[in-house]
Amino acid sequence: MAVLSNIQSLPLSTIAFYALTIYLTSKIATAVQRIFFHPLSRVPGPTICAISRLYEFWWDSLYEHGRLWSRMPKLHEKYGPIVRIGPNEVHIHDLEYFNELLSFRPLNKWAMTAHQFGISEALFGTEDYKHYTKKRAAFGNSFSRSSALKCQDLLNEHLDKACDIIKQRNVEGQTVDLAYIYRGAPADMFTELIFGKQFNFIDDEVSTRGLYDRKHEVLFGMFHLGRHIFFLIPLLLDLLWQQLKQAAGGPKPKWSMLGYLSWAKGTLKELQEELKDPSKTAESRKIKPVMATFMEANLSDSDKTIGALSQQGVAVWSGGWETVGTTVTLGTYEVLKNHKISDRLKSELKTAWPDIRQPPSMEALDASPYLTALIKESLRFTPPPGRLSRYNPTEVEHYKNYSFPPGTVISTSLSMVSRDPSIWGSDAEAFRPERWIGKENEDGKLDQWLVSFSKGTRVCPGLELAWVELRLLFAHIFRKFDLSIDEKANIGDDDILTYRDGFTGISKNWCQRLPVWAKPVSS
Ligand code: HEM
Repeated sequence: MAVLSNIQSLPLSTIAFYALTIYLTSKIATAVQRIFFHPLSRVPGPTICAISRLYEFWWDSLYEHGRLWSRMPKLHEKYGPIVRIGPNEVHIHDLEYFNELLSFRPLNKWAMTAHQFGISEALFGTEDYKHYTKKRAAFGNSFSRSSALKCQDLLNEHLDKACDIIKQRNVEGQTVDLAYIYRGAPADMFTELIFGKQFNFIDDEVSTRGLYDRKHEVLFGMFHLGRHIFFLIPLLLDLLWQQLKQAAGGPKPKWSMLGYLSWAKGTLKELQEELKDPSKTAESRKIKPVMATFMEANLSDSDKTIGALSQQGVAVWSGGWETVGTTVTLGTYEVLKNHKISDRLKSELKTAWPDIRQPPSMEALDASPYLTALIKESLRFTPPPGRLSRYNPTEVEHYKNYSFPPGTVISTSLSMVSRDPSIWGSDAEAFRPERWIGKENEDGKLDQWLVSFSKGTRVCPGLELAWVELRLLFAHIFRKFDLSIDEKANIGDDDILTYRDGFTGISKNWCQRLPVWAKPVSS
């Protein structure tokens, strides 16, 4: 009491001075502890990384958005295979250890990416290994190879509709942006697959583009800021920015991501009701909605609230089209830049799919080596660029002569493996589908390093579906049309290649664009 009354009698400026001194001293003490006495003290890296996460904040949010990933190779060049990139985080680029970290081990995920998107209830955001395994099992065999094959008809239907739009543009003497077609058709297919209803993205180009155009991030860098402060703050700033833009006369999409989220919530409520009355279920449906399978699984009530379910559904939905859209847009751009690739692909597709009035045969597409090589090379160029992070919650982890106490975050990058010259040779940066065929890939020695879907326990659950989508998207577009990039649109690498990390790759100009002239082939 006496101390308190003494403090109260001090002038405000003196109290502020003492408070600041105590604060700074504690910060300095923490910094000294982290640099000299922390279990990661011996790990090389920039000193600023040992003290704080300001380095990441600078490269991902302040200097330019989503660029830390491009610094990682430079840091490894300077410091070696292991670098301390945060007070409690190391990044390791070592192929042997890569396979050990991303194997079938009970490690937790450090789900920073999930927090930044505000989807910590979704599979993607579930940190704890046991909880994750249970949630993943709740999807049953929704994403198995046989289920993926069952989605063919659904995707062919949506792609036929997309092809009609392309034909119509040709009749009107207009170009069409394939980046939008490659998102719109899969997004429609996934809406039906996951929620059991149609949404018709493909009919509205402006609004569909709004889903993957990240230009609005320029000012507030929403996603990366969300890693450092409560994610809703950047989200709200972002909404404010969008409103201001629209008030200033910017385009007004008919719906937005938030609009879709609330639609998804409503649809899930209907689905929940429907499941209570089995006589109604799946009556008029071609395919059982994935979220119906998930709702029927044996999970805790907290995993089945409408909030948790809609995070779950929308996360899988966006995982299903955005990633694939990015990959196939990049692949198409590379094909259209190189006649040799384009001619070889088209001639192979003509053999695999002789009559375009009939749907393509997946067996024949599976057995098309050049198409497969093109997809692998496109995937190699489009892994999620940022780091994947794991931690062992209970045991010490070891790397060479380093030991990391439980809870230490250990990260690695698919993008570094995908361009490592020790695997891909001196032309690792060149887009060359031929590398996947013949001697260079003897005994699948390159296949083992196709890691765009990650590996091990948390390997992308949509891998099989992604392959079906990629084959069909390339097949429909290259078999049915003669294409050339619209020269007037000045499309370049900055519109297509991964430059920023937004979990999926984002181009330097924020939104992938690929306007083409598309002339339908007669047979
Ligand atoms: C080109 C296509 C795709 C690529 C490159 C890709 C890549 C990835 C990667 C790297 C991860 C993170 C895995 C990890 O943390 O280790 C992931 C997770 C995930 N992907 Fe995909 N993916 C693709 C397509 C799909 C599709 C079609 C679906 C739809 C079913 C999907 C659904 C998911 C889900 C739900 C997760 C979260 C799983 C988790 O956190 O463990 N992805 N994906």
